[in-house]
Amino acid sequence: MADSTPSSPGKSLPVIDVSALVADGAGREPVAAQIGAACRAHGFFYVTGHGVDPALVQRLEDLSRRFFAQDEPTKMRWRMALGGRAWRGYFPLGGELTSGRPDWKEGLYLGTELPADHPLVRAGTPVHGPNLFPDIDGFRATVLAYIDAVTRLGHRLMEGIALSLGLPAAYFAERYTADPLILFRIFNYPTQPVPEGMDVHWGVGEHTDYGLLTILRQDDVGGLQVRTPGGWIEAPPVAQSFVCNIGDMLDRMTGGLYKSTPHRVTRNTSGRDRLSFPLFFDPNFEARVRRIEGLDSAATDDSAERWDRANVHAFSGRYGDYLLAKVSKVFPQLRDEVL
Ligand SMILES: O=C(O)CCC(=O)C(=O)O
Ligand SMILES: [Fe+2]
Repeated sequence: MADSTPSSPGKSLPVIDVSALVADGAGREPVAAQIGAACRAHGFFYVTGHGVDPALVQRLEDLSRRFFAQDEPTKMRWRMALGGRAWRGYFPLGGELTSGRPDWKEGLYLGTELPADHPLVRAGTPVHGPNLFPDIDGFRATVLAYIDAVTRLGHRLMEGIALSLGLPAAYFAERYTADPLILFRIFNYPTQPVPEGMDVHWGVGEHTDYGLLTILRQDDVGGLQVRTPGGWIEAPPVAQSFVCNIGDMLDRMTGGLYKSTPHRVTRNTSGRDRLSFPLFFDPNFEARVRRIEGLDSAATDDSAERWDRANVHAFSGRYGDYLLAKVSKVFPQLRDEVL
């Protein structure tokens, strides 16, 4: 297949030092300009100088390795079926589909921790609720501290994105993300081979993300690839960084000026398991997503080129409805139980 080999070894994604943006003072504009250029060119960029404590990230990685090292019956004690509408818990290898095919990964679905008596949870709002934390010492506190730290970074990055579009820094916070929907996943891409006869091609098949901004930590194994107009390129590990990419809602809001760029993860044959930690910084579940006025963009229907053949510009409604329509394709068995 012509498109399955990453080309253009000389091409790489930009690495942006966002410390001035995180400090929230002078010097934000040049950082915002770099983010804007990256969003227009690739929809993907790395951030350094992000202020997230490296010791926290290391702790999360160590605890995650301990979780996945357990046998499957043990991990299934936290299976997603037990998370109900909150959509939380463990899914085993091959348990998640992209474009109808199983991905070669296992993972833990997490998100903002809401108690069972929170009004949104009592009202049965999907993807809101308590997490299913494995009973490993420190796991819960570490995950919650990590979600908190990376969510704070998400707010700063969205301010940078707003400035890069010529909007007030608080544009997104005022309309969509004062109370963002935060979903967080921990994935393990095992190095073990796929059994004979299974229809598995990728760690994660080609897709775009659904919301505003994905902030991803990956370990040092590699395998993430990004589709550019010139072909697929690698997004290799960069020490102490996060990989950021734009989701469908920012594509929708900007009329395609900032594209939600397709990406995928190759099957892991490195000899070591690969861990990745995507945090999805998304509009509030109830937010109605609208086009930003005054941008120089055409909102062209690009559904023919998209992995899901969908026209994001035709979407109108609550972000939650967009998300649920997507998620139910990824976990068909849960859709039947939960929705
Ligand atoms: O594991 C990765 O590097 C990417 C995961 C991803 O694309 C996703 O969860 O949306
Ligand atoms: Fe993704």
